Order: sequence, then C-alpha cells, then structure tokens
Amino acid sequence: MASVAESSFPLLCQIKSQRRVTSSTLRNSSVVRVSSPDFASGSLSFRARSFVLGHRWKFASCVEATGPDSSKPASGDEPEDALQATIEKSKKVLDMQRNLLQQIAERRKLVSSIKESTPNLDDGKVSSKEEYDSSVNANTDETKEDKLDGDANGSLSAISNAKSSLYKEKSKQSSPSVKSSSPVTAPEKPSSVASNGKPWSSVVDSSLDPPYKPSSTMISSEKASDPVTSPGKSRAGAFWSDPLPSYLTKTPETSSVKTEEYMETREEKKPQEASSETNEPGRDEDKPPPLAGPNVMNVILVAAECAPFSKTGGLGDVAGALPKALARRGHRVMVVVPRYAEYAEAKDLGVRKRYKVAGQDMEVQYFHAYIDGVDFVFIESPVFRHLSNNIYGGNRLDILKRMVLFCKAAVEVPWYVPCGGVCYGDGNLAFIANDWHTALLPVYLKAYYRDHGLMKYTRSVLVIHNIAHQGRGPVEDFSCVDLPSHYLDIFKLYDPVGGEHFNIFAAGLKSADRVLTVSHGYSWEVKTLEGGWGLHNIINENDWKFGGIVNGIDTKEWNPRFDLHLHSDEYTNYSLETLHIGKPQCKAALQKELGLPVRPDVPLIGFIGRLDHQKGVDLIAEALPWMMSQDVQLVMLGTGRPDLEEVLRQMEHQYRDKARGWVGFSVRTAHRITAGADILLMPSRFEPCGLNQLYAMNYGTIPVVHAVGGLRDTVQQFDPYSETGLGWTFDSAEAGKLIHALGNCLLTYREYKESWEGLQRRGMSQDLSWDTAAEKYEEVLVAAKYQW
Ligand SMILES: Nc1ncnc2c1ncn2[C@@H]1O[C@H](COP(=O)(O)OP(=O)(O)O[C@H]2O[C@H](CO)[C@@H](O)[C@H](O)[C@H]2O)[C@@H](O)[C@H]1O
Repeated sequence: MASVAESSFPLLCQIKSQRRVTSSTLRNSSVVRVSSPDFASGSLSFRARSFVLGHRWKFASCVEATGPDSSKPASGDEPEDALQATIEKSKKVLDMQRNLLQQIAERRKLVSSIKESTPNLDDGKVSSKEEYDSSVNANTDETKEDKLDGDANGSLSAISNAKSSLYKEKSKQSSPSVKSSSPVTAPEKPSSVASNGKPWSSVVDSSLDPPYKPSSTMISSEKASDPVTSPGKSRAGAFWSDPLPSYLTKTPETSSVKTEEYMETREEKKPQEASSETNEPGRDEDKPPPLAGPNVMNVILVAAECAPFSKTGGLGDVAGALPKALARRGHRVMVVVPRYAEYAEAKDLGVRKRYKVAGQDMEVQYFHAYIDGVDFVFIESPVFRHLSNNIYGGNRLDILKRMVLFCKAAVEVPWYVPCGGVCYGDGNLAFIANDWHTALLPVYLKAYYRDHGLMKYTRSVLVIHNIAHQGRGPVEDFSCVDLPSHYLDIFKLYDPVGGEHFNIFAAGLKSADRVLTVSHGYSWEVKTLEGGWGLHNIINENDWKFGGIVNGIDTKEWNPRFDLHLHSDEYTNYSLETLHIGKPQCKAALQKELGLPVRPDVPLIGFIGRLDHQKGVDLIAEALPWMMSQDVQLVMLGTGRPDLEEVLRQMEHQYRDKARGWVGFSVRTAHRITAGADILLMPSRFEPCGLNQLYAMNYGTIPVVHAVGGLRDTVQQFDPYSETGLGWTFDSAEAGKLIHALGNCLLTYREYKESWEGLQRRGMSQDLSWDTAAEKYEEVLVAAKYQW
C-alpha cells in the first residue's frame, strides 16, 4: 500500500521525515486545534469544558503571578508608588479577566455553532431515514422503472413529478387566457438579423467574455454539436457518455413523496422594504463581513473551472466567488484550477513536479495570481492546454486521466506552492472539492496521507453541485486512479442494469469529512430515489456529515450598479433608486441589440442556461405556441443538446417579430439579458441551486420558476393579497403549469404596476451576497476540523 503511494508521491517520504521535526510546531501553531488523545476521544462539550477550564487555570495563575509580591521588601518611603503599582496590577488583572471572559464566550459560540452544523448526528439521522423510507414505501406499488424518467443524458424528471401533488400553488389570480391576442403593431420594424445580416439563432459564441462578432462565429448546426464548440453540452455528458442505466431513465407516473419535512427545512426569505439607501445592492462591498476570529483556517478550493478564467456554468461562478467571501472573513484562501489558457495575471512560480497517471509520467507547473485576497493557483500541463471551451470534452479515459492528474497535484499544493513566499502547509487546513471532477481529492488525501498518519489535521469537504454527473465507468477504470487495491470497494456501485460499475462521486462522498450541496431543497432531494441518481443510499448512510448551503452571488460581478457589460451599446448601470430609468434603458438597448421592436410596454422574457433536459427547455418549446400568441418578446441564450439548439433556431425563424434564440456561450449577453429582460424563465426539472434566478432578482427581473431544489428555496411565490413574494413558481415540470404561472406573471406586469415594482424592489433588496453562505461554510469547515 505504502509503496503505491510512495512511488507516486515522492513527497510522502520527504514529508514523513519532515513531519517528525515539524509536527510539534504545527500542533502548537493551530489556533484552536485539539490534538491531545484525550481530546480526540472526547465529546465536543468535553472539549469546550476543557478549554474553558484551561483558561480558568491560566487565569488563576495570572492572578497569582500578578498578586502582591511578598519577596519584595516593604518600602515605607514610597507608599504611593506601591499603591499605584498595585492599582496598575489590578487593572492588568481585570483586563486579562475581561479578555478571558470574551474568549470563553467566543468558545461557547463556536461549540454551539459546531453543534448546530451537525444536527443529524444523533436523532436527525433516524428521522431522515424515516423520511426517505416513507418516500420509497409510498411508491411500492410502482416498479423502479415506472418512477424514473430521463433522456439519453440520464436527466431525471421524476423530481418535478414527485413534487406535483404536494406543493399547492398559492396562486390567487385568474388563469391566463390562452387565446391569441391581437397582432402587435410594432413601432419599429422587427428584424431577426444581426447587424451583419445573419440570423441571431445561428450565432455561436463560445468565448468566455467575447466581443460579439457574429460574422466570424457563424457555424452550421453540425458544428454546433461538436463538443469543442459547445462547452455547455460537453459538461452535460461528454465524459461519462455511456448511457445511464434504465432505472435512471424512466418516467414516474406520479410520486407521493412527502415534502412536509422538506418544507420545514426551507429557509424563508425575509425581504426587506427597499426604500433606504443602505438597502441598495452592492452596499455590502463597503461593509466587510465579521472576521472569522478564532475560526480562521487555511482553505483550498479545488474545482475544474473558475470564473472569470474558465466557466461552463454555475460551478465556475461558485469557484470564483465563494473563496473571495471566505477571504473577506479573514481566512487564508486558495483556489486551485487547471490552466486551460494563458492568464495574464498568473505568473510561473518555477515549481515543477511529476506525477504518474495510469503508468504515464506527467509534469505539472504551478502558476499563481493574488486577486481580491485570494491565491489563485493554476496547474499547467499539456493535457489541460487549450481546453477553455471544452473543459469536459474528450473521451472518458482522457477526462479521467486529466482529473486524476489534477487531484494528485492539487492535494500536494499546500506543500509545494509558495503563495506570497509561504506554503499553506497541512495544519489547520481544509480542502473544498467540487463535483465528481475533484471527488478524487478526498480519496487521495485519505489513501496517500491520512492512512499513513500524515496530514492528520487536514480536512476535506465535498460539494455536490449536480449529482447527475458522477464520473461513471467500467470497474477497470480503477486502474487509472492509482490507489491501493483495497480502495476499489469504495468506488464500486451496483447498477441494476449494468451491474457493478466504477463511480468516482461515490468514493468521494464516502471519503470526504463533510459533504455539502448547494441548497436545502436539493439536500433533501438527493436523498430520495428520484433525486439521488443512484447515490441516495450512500448519502443517506452518510447523513451525519451531509448538509445544504444555498449559494450566494458575486455582488461585484452581478450587480446592475457596477456591471461592466452595461457600459456600452446604450445600456446603463442602475440601482434601486434609478430602477425606473435604468432598467427601461437596458430593455430598450437589448431590444435594439436583438433587432426586436423597441417597445417599453411589451413584457420581455428571458432564458439563460445549458440546453439540456435538466433546464426544461423542452417545456418552453411546448409552451411556445401559447407564449407567442401573447403580446410578449422572448430571448433565449444557451448551448448544449443539438436538438434543443435547433429549437432555438426554429423559434426565431418562426416568430421573427418577437423571439430570438442565441445559440452560444456569451457572458456579456447573459448579463445584458439579465438586465434588460422583465421576466426570467427557469422551468428546470431539477436545480441544485440555480444562480440565474438570483442574478435576475438582483437586477429587478422577475423569476418564473419550477419550484424545485434551490429554485424553491430562493423564489418565494408572489401573494397579491399580502404583496409578498419574489416571483412565480409552479409545482410540476409541465408546460401547462408553466403557462399558468407565466400567465399570472404577465397579468401582474400589465395590470398591477405597483405590485410589479414591489416584486422588483423586494428582489433587489435581498442580501444575496456570498457573505452569509461563507459564514455557513466556515461553520462546516470548523466542524470538520474538530472531527476525528
Ligand atoms: N449560454 C450561456 N452563455 C453565457 N452564460 C451562460 C450560458 N449558459 C449558462 N450561463 C451561465 O452559467 C451559469 C449557470 O448557472 P446555473 O446555476 O444555472 O448552473 P449549472 O446548471 O451550470 O450549475 C450547477 O451548479 C450551480 C452552482 O452550484 C448550481 O446553481 C446549479 O443548480 C447546478 O445545476 C450562470 O452564470 C449563467 O449565466
């Protein structure tokens, strides 16, 4: 075992000898590390008590040490000086006492936060299991195959159906008329061609933040299906392209899964009224969040993508923003990401290392940039080069090898990469791995180090952004991951159709010290047969270390006040105070840019996202005839499945006067749609968190969403009677439900202007920043740190 690890990791031997020298230093350097064997076996409350008692003892010693000194001869000549000295000493004692009391209070807070972040340690686990069992039992009269639905990519529509009978829409408005409205008289002649005369739907723009150049990016639909030019699609299934087992690809009739418990876990939003200056979005930039104090840790987030350097979707956004929020709390934070391209900010650190991947020697280099308080470390290797637009592309084994190399190099970054001249080291350190791509990291941490008594104080947290993608393959793939043979078992997962297979996410979930997902709703869903995509049993077995934290947003990047993409082409920045002027200006600019009639009165509906089954694009397609019969405009931006890209092209072709389909990946266009649209549609079949609805609300754009996963956590249904809520929700992934919700939304837009403005203001007034979520991450990291 050791020989496998040591042959692959020369560092291992090196560290072993170094550790003998440094372990005591490291132990002492940890702010609040509990390293004694007594503490390790003790309960949290015991640790807390011991800490407090320890301080009491110290305090007693202090009092003794600072008490009257009998060894000093009494001097009758200087009674005042002696008195003064005693007073000074007493003051010092009081100060120390105050300090200690404060520390004790902080300790208590820490202990209670640890307890709160491990609510399922005892009884929670049981209730959760019961919840799960009851959900499964509720379906016993259906076969597994009857319950699940999917397309070739294994997307699952069961969740939405499961919720359908349970979440009663609170709509109090009349259903929309589905009759065609009279044709719109356009003040300006609509045009479905871009300035170069090409149709918008044929534009493929796959650069991260590109200037729009339609003429040079025109491609045929065949080319659009090429993973090289369709980054979003490749993420959805290019790696594990083998079809998912049929138990994940059947449709449930209905499901009677109980959601009461789920509803309880949902955090209600408490939107504030948005009249004051201080409520403006972006204000939180001025007010740093509270510092982590004694909880300060070294944190290394490892992800396959990180905005703005590399991005195919929400994972990139999270990897770009969460670390900054953690750094703002005072943690030392690093992001490790592959170097897919040359990034001007990143400099070669001159460190070279070699790793064996499936028997092949591979060299990596490390590039570094320090931005917004965060160390960004880019791992350079020929296997990552030029993959910016195809991060998850290539054949299964190629991608597997890339991720093996990446995780092997990333787990050693704290030893080799001197950021600001100093390596992070392994004391007081936590890794945050993300999705299956980096799920090998917790396994390597364990197999190569902790099993050998190394990196004992390093913890790993694995975050599930989308459980539908798992790193599946045949069992033989185990030979590529370079682990001792007894590790094979944790990768094996039984599949009713394909039998036993190799599953990277399964191994990561078992090995990580903590597991998180990106919303409360999704944390419930992944424990169910329908939402767990075959991993629900593992998650339920590890419920004690599992939780959900709703994503935040980068309020610098996605803020109408500062948005750089609104600086040109007649767009403008705006805030709550200038919403009346700024948003209509952005809408007009968007209509103009898209070649749609510039009409302030027509509701402009947007959609942004990967074109796949998850995002419910087919539901929009089904609802399209009704939508196009209304006096509305629609713009859809996305890339992915060729058939759905074709839907966008067809839509634009058929409804040239009111619809635009932008096939491609354009960050700038995403920002402009978010600012210029009145309504954002998100009919996702499942949505672990969803960021676009959060961005939309921050821009005064009203979300209409399928109430599932994070969408349900974050979009509270509008109630016209109490004038509360943030948008419209519908309870099952059906076109009819979407039409109903959108119809109510359109009615409010047209007839109830004040209600509409209230919705906008409530949305914009929320604190959607990462600061709140970062504090919760911190609690989980601290809990992991004290977990033995
Ligand atoms: N064609 C295009 N052009 C430009 N930008 C585009 C685009 N298509 C998508 N985007 C952008 O990509 C991001 C997508 O965010 P989502 O939350 O919808 O992510 P996704 O499903 O990829 O991620 C998963 O991870 C995230 C993060 O945890 C979860 O929120 C989510 O539910 C889960 O499915 C947004 O910033 C969006 O603007």
